[in-house]
Amino acid sequence: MTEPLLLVECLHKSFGGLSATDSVSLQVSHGSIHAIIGPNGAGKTTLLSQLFGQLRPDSGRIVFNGTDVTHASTSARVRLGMARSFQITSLCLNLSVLENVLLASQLRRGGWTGFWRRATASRDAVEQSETVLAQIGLLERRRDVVEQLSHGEQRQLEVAVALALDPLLLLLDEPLAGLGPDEATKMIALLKNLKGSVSMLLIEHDIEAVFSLADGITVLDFGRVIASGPADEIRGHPDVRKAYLGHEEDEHA
Ligand SMILES: Nc1ncnc2c1ncn2[C@@H]1O[C@H](COP(=O)(O)OP(=O)(O)OP(=O)(O)O)[C@@H](O)[C@H]1O
Repeated sequence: MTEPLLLVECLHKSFGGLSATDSVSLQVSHGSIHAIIGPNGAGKTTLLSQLFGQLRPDSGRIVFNGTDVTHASTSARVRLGMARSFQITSLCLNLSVLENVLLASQLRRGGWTGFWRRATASRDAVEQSETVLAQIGLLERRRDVVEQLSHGEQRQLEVAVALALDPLLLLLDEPLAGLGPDEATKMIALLKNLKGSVSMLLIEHDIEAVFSLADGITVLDFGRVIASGPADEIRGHPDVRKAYLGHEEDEHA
């Protein structure tokens, strides 16, 4: 059997007496989109932060692309091919669209040293950044200062910045949060477009978007996995229908 890109086993994290992540196990296969859903406070963000090395699990194991990263730093995980796009804007608003992507691209190429001297002059870095901007639909805006972009375009740029790290796995924290219907539709199309070139693990509250995007879904409640599997299976799961889709099981009997 092919090894999954991400393997999470029995991950546990408590805050005082509260189990925010309670024995969570899941797998993300190469080339797939996997979604984590669940009500507010279910432990989705806590899980993502442990996967990216920003929070240390109390116990359990995280294996990424064959390497045990349970105790690895965030920067080590980035070097191994993980990137995270944040729900809260983390862009340099007074730099151009291209400069924001170049910053990330430069990190991938060996750190910050000499960025201002070399990165803007490096043809490779500019070409790679422009390819990413084209993928994400922002090439036309590359010279604009970020604060001139709409909220939806800024969210697209956050994804582009994460992609500039050339990840194997992109962790997305509520990619549709705060987007209007048109912007959300655009973001869903962009993420679908990326499928195949990068694997994704996303947290998202918009259930219909999740079902249209995800191959696999893990449902959390009070830190525990209540269901996990292919999207079609999860859509039909009685607990999920009841809790998230507003259907009682017998309504459709
Ligand atoms: N640093 C912390 N200290 C104490 N408790 C925390 C901390 N971070 C999260 N929690 C608690 O852990 C639980 C899970 O929180 P988490 O933010 O992971 O949930 P979530 O599913 O991402 O929620 P939401 O959908 O509202 O973002 C919540 O009860 C939260 O209050």
